[in-house]
Amino acid sequence: MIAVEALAFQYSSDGDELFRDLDHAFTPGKVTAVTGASGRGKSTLLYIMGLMLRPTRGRVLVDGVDTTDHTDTELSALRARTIGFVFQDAALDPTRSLLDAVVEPALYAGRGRADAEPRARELLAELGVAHRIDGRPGQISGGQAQRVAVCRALINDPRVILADEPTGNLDQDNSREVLRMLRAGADRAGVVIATHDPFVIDWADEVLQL
Ligand SMILES: Nc1ncnc2c1ncn2[C@@H]1O[C@H](COP(=O)(O)OP(=O)(O)OP(=O)(O)O)[C@@H](O)[C@H]1O
Repeated sequence: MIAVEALAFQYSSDGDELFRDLDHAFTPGKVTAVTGASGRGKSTLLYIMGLMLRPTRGRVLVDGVDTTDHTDTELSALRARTIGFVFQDAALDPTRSLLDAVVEPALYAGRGRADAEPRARELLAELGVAHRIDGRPGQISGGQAQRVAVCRALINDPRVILADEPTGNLDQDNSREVLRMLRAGADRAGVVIATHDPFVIDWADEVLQL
């Protein structure tokens, strides 16, 4: 799982410093809600934990390994192997099929398409969108797209699942379904959700307030 130590981040040298010496060890098998007022850095923390941004100060440990001196290539490889990321508003590529969207992270992790496709079909079937598997994200609802984004994050059985406002624009039924899938993911992984949603904060096992 991921731990952050003495973490601080600035987007630019004259910008505000976010976090200021944040220390936190996230718990495997648990769902942690990261919350706090708008602009406090919830999304930024997820990007740092997802190894997409490097901290300005402090360090990120993945399963006890300090990532500070990793090259960008090493960070990408570690991310592909260990982390599933659900971007805000699903952020699916509108030009690619749903099946391709779910298979893609497996290819980044060095798996073959033939290896990943059966699991991708299984995940999509669970969602009830299997009949649209060759369709594009524009042909399904926003709620279904968000659930496809969760399938994408689960395809490699990651050790860590990071989800940025996954219930942000969803109605109650879709929110419940997304949370059910993330909770199932927490069987084997730690799940960290950046959120304002009081229902999610209440439902999480742990809360980190920024
Ligand atoms: N790419 C960027 N360049 C410069 N500043 C940025 C960038 N992305 C975010 N910021 C700023 O960094 C701060 C933290 O942003 P972030 O999106 O992480 O906050 P948040 O807590 O997730 O907010 P929200 O709840 O509104 O989504 C904000 O002040 C934001 O304007």
